[in-house]
Amino acid sequence: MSTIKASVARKNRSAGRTRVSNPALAEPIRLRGVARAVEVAYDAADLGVVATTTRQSPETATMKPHRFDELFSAYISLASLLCKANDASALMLMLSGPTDWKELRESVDKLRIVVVADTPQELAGAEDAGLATIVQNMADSPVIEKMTQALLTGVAREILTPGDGVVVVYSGFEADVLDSISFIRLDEHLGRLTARDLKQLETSVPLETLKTVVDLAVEIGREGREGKAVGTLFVVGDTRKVLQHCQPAGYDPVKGYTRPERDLDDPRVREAVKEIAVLDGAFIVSPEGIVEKSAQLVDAPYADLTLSKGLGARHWAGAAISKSTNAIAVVVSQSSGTVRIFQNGQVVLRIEPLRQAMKWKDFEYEPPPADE
Ligand SMILES: Nc1ncnc2c1ncn2[C@@H]1O[C@H](COP(=O)(O)OP(=O)(O)OP(=O)(O)O)[C@@H](O)[C@H]1O
Repeated sequence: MSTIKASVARKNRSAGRTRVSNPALAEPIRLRGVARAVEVAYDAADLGVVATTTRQSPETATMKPHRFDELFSAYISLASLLCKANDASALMLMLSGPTDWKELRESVDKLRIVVVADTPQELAGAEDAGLATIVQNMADSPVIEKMTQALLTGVAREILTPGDGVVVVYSGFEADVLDSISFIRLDEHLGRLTARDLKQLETSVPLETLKTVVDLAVEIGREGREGKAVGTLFVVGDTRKVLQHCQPAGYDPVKGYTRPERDLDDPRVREAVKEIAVLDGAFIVSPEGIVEKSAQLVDAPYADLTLSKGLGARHWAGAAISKSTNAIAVVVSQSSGTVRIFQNGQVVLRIEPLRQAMKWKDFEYEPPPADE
């Protein structure tokens, strides 16, 4: 794999891998090669909650309603006990079909309940019963990826806050049967994702340098400077070649400083970078994390590049330099605070400004502007 541009689902997909959770752990234990998915079909009519027709649409054909029986109820009770014990504010259910939403709502006092499924049909009626819903079309993905994506979507849609503890009930062992419960601290989980996803970039830029720059970029996007939003561009790695595409945009504030005085490992240097970020131009960072130059105009060819709609000159410059060299470009958008990481001309990771919630995303592409 030369670049990472697909969703987490594609990267981590592993057929036949089944997982079972230990509620005491933040992340489920992974077991390889355990039981193949067993399909358990319930009679929807028994539930009294689903309107059935004799001819099912493709969406409803795969729907597996969850009977609100003793076992289901026991899992919900256990999960709400676990919420209480851990001060978790939300209970998330990964479902493969509808259940008795009203009964579910009434069986859990005060907790926020979030129900997650692959199609809107599977969650029909849930919102009317006061439940938050997340629909994600990830039927073929392993449950842990679905869960992670659901948590990220929950944060992005402000159903969950990054400081939340969340108890998740899901089918970890057998498909369509709720059999597993996990307790997840969102801030820890989302923080780990940054390191995990960066680790998967196949690049000559050391992970530590990349992580330092990305963390700094996220802080700049989130904090801005003196109440004002700040955008900037970091070009990391392949320094010699990158510098061939650079020219000063104006006065370079790092010029004349010693190497240790430009080392991003030093928190004082990172603070100085936040100040300089308000100026026009890019930071050129070596693989060792030294700021070689700042306030640089980056000029690389745009040919064969496509970018999401609405991204302007800074993002095009980042995309172009990452295509022409082996550098990674980290772009902070002034308008949104979003951090995009470019490799080989494409966005490989997007980090939203709300803490460290990040989202892999399929991007809408459009050709470069005609005058470039
Ligand atoms: N080639 C470049 N190299 C370095 N910096 C650039 C380059 N082009 C633009 N910039 C910087 O980006 C700033 C914003 O430009 P523009 O609004 O077109 O970018 P954008 O991609 O829409 O980013 P933002 O979301 O931050 O507005 C410019 O003021 C300039 O500082």
